[in-house]
Amino acid sequence: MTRLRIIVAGAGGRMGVANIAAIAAHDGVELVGALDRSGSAAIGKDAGTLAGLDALGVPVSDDATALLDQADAIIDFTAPAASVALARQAAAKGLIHIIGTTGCTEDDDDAIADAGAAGARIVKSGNFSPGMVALTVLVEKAARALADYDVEVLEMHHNRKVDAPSGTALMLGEAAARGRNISLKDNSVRVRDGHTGPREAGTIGFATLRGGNVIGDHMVILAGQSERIELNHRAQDRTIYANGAVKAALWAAGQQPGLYSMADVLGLAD
Ligand SMILES: NC(=O)C1=CN([C@@H]2O[C@H](COP(=O)(O)OP(=O)(O)OC[C@H]3O[C@@H](n4cnc5c(N)ncnc54)[C@H](OP(=O)(O)O)[C@@H]3O)[C@@H](O)[C@H]2O)C=CC1
Ligand SMILES: O=C(O)C1=N[C@H](C(=O)O)C[C@H](O)C1
Repeated sequence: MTRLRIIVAGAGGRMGVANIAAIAAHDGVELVGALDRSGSAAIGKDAGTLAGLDALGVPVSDDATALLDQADAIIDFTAPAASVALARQAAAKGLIHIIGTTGCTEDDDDAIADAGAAGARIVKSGNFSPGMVALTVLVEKAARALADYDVEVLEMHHNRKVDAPSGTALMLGEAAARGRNISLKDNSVRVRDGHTGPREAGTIGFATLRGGNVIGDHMVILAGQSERIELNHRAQDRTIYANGAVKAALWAAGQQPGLYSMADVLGLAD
């Protein structure tokens, strides 16, 4: 059977090494290239060694154009500008592009959708853990059933994380907003400080904590009169995201060009 040829972008990063290890551990896929930013300390190192495995004979490079010609798919957990640039290259070459990068602006997301329309098969998700995607389904249902409860989304991550709220917190907020038939953009409260006045009914609040090496904790609270429901997810290992990304790449191989979510991959989309 032909194996899906995958390039890992951001190979020297926390998720990069997890993605390299997940590809090495899966049947049906092979690592054919590893990319990182020009000037990164990872350039020239063997991808397997970086991931704590035996050497794979795949040196980390900063030359995306040369590597993409030998690949079917890119697994990309990097930074918004890098993901937009790679999406455009994936569209030009008809590649699968799995995007885990968070912190994208609306313009970034529009550019990524355009790349899907122009020939890339993109799966983008703020969280590739199947457990988290299942949680978004529960949050949507709970927000619909408890229509007058206050919804708050709380997240905690390690002290190296650069974007807030997390991509996952925003996914959970979107799920609650879908349950209420409202737009998250028009109803979210991302920051509270000073004399805020009472909580405005119907809004979806966010709280962000950062510290230590926390991989990713998320809680959605639905607070009513005399009771509070707390829906929790705690990531214990980045393998959950990396395995999800490999699963998404294999799934995308059977799809038409376009922009898909992890809910599509798992058959949980509406
Ligand atoms: N969707 C999901 O399931 C998950 C998403 N994430 C997201 O993935 C992203 C990466 O997270 P994490 O691995 O912790 O971060 P890291 O900072 O550890 O890794 C990011 C990597 O991308 C590299 N990079 C930056 N710019 C470029 C570029 N232009 N071209 C190629 N590589 C580049 C960085 O290089 P350098 O260090 O040299 O700058 C680094 O190696 C974040 O947006 C995070 O929120 C994380 C976990 C799960
Ligand atoms: O940066 C991280 O680490 C993570 N980022 C994603 C996010 O922003 O939600 C996913 C996960 O929570 C870890």
